[in-house]
Amino acid sequence: MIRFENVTKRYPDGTTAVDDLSFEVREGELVTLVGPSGCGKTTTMKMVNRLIEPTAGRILLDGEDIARTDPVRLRRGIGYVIQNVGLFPHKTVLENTETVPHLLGWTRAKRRARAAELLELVGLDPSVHGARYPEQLSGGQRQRVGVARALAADPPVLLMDEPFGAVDPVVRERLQSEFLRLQEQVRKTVLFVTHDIEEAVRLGDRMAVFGPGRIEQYDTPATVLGSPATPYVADFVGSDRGLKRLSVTPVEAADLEHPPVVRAGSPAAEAAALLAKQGDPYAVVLDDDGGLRGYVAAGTLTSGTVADHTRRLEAWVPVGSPLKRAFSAMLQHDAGWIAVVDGDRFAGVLTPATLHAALRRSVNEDGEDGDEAGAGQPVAAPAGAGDNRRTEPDAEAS
Ligand SMILES: Nc1ncnc2c1ncn2[C@@H]1O[C@H](COP(=O)(O)OP(=O)(O)OP(=O)(O)O)[C@@H](O)[C@H]1O
Repeated sequence: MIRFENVTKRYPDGTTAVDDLSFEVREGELVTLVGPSGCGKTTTMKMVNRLIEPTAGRILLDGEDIARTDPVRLRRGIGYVIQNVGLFPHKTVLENTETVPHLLGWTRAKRRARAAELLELVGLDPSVHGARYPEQLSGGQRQRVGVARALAADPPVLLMDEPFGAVDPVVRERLQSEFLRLQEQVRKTVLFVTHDIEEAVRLGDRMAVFGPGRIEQYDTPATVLGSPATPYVADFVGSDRGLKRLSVTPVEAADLEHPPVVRAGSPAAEAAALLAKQGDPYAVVLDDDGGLRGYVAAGTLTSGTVADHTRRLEAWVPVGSPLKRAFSAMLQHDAGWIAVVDGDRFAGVLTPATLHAALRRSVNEDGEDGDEAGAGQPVAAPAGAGDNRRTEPDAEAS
């Protein structure tokens, strides 16, 4: 979709900002350009919408050399979001969002409808925020308007230059989550510049790690974190990349443990006998239709049915969620294990020990020694890590 072929940019003062760069971004892919300040990320991005012209090489968009495309026409097919957004201060939120449809000559009714639709898509209520001016919005809301405006004419390509750089970390994380959700719906081809490695890992389908004027590594976040191609990349991604990997390694069925499972309607005594026989401290309780109901602890199953003693689960995660989500749910609920579901079905449980094993597996799959990748260090409290099925899932259980 976007293809850089031996692109070099030398500024008139002799600075080589980008040196013989070649890489390709596939359609519908979100690629993050990450690296320290001054290494050429913004220059690379601005050459795509011809705000900067390369000194040598060419850039193809859908197979066409952009040097042969009229810049104005080119830019109409490319949404552009920058830090601090650059909203027009004298225009309302709706008017700002309509900017490109307006340039394209859409009727007022059509542009209004589109702007309102987009504001909703980015989580703003057009009837509340639409008539406001940018200064009457929070920083996070302004960034959302920036994204809505960039998407207004439904361009196939989005360029985003540190779009969430100016907001505090909490808002930033929320904007990232919202943007990921949005991208699932709109599937744009996105080039996203950031100097924040966490952001690059979280958002990117692939990430291009920049050194001065060139790409040091271009691969999926999991591979970059697990197998940094050069000492420069290893240094840049940092020594805690084993932990960062948690965000990009999914929970898989093979990672799960399988504690005893009992039905809610079964006699409590039957479940107690099962737990005693197997020496397990708890069992997962399912409805008659297989849905996850909760858990029962051994020793509490005195009379009646399993349902009478079932405790609610505070949290569970779907198969395929990042390990980080499972880990933070464990920490949040002070739990020794977390249930994993596959659709409506209970799939098994993840414990700190299996989580660690999953992390190690993902590092090894990249053909790298687990210890060097940082995954050999404990990722969860080692206490009880080898014996987690003996740990209660939350404080309430003890
Ligand atoms: N107009 C210009 N004239 C001369 N040199 C420039 C110009 N614009 C950028 N540069 C230089 O080109 C190099 C790359 O700059 P660029 O803005 O692309 O880096 P970046 O990786 O996006 O940095 P940052 O993260 O700080 O935005 C830097 O050394 C910068 O000083």
